[in-house]
Amino acid sequence: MSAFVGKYADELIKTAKYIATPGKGILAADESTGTIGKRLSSINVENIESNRQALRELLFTSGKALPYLSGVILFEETLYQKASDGKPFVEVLQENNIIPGIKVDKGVVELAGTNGETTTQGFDSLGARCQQYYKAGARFAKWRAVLKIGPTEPSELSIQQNAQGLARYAIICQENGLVPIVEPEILTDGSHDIKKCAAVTETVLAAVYKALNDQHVLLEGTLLKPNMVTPGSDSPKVTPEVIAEYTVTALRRTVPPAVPGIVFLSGGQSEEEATLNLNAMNKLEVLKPWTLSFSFGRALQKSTLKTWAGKKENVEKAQEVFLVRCKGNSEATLGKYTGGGAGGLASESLFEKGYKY
Ligand SMILES: O=P(O)(O)OC[C@H]1O[C@](O)(COP(=O)(O)O)[C@@H](O)[C@@H]1O
Repeated sequence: MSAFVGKYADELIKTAKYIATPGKGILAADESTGTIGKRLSSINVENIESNRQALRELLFTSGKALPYLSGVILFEETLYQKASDGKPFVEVLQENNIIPGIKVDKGVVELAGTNGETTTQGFDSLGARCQQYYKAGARFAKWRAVLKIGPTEPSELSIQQNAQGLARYAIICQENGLVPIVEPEILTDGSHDIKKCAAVTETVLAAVYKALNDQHVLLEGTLLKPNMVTPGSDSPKVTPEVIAEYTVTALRRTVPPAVPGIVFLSGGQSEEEATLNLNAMNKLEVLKPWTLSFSFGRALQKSTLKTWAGKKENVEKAQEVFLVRCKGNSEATLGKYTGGGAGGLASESLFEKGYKY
């Protein structure tokens, strides 16, 4: 048997296909409590539940921005939260044809004997948690594996452990009705050139798809969330066209056409950079058997967060800023983004060296 065909197979395929609809993408609003704390402290807002709820409400009730989204990834706390009118966030999203998703990993721990490489935790009662999340309305999940580029990194151990982990997570999700987003993030830290990033990305993705096949994962019911192929953060920048060329080449060499969509992470790029890079990829005239879209966290929220600054009176203005990013990224999925909607805020780099999520 190659792919596992459980009772959810048709639904998984339909869900993944819908999320990958051209013109739409994913808002990654699944920051764990620690990560959202860092985002909130950047605007001097305390990391308490009411403030986390207020930020998420601002995003999920951004009326005009919502048609550009097909999915939103939530943290467990948010999955069970309500808008201030009492309506569960899950319903708010569903009413706008947005599929709720859920982060199911529990962060990373160091792999002993490596130079700071990591593996992702979260297998304890994962199947049972997926069942509960499905009941609560989630239809897809996310698990983030993190790899880094160094003189001897990523090590074979890290590549194998993370590929196996992603594959095991993916099949558990599928057995319980959730479309797994497979996220092997290769960090941009380092002084390597774009060719090195391309080579590592290809090696990692090849290992991930071998592991997914070994675990009988139904690729049609999955999505990939990769890094874009870029030079290291300490190397000179290159144009979006060059990034597009290298990224699409790496993906064409490793990601089977059965995968309906590839939704990039933004990984510390500025909002404008991330949108321009996505746009350049969609403009490339080569065969792309999957849709190329976004699953941005920071690159969708940064200028919105700054504009909001934790104040009720800024909510409307912040939602307008969010609309600009969502619309721009939607256009980028069609290769039709002309740029410029960014203003000053959206061009600020979001990269932090050695950033710990
Ligand atoms: O450390 P955490 O809380 O898991 O968060 C990692 C974040 O990285 C992402 O996977 C990608 O986000 P970016 O687009 O900001 O790189 C988000 O989905 C998630 O919120």
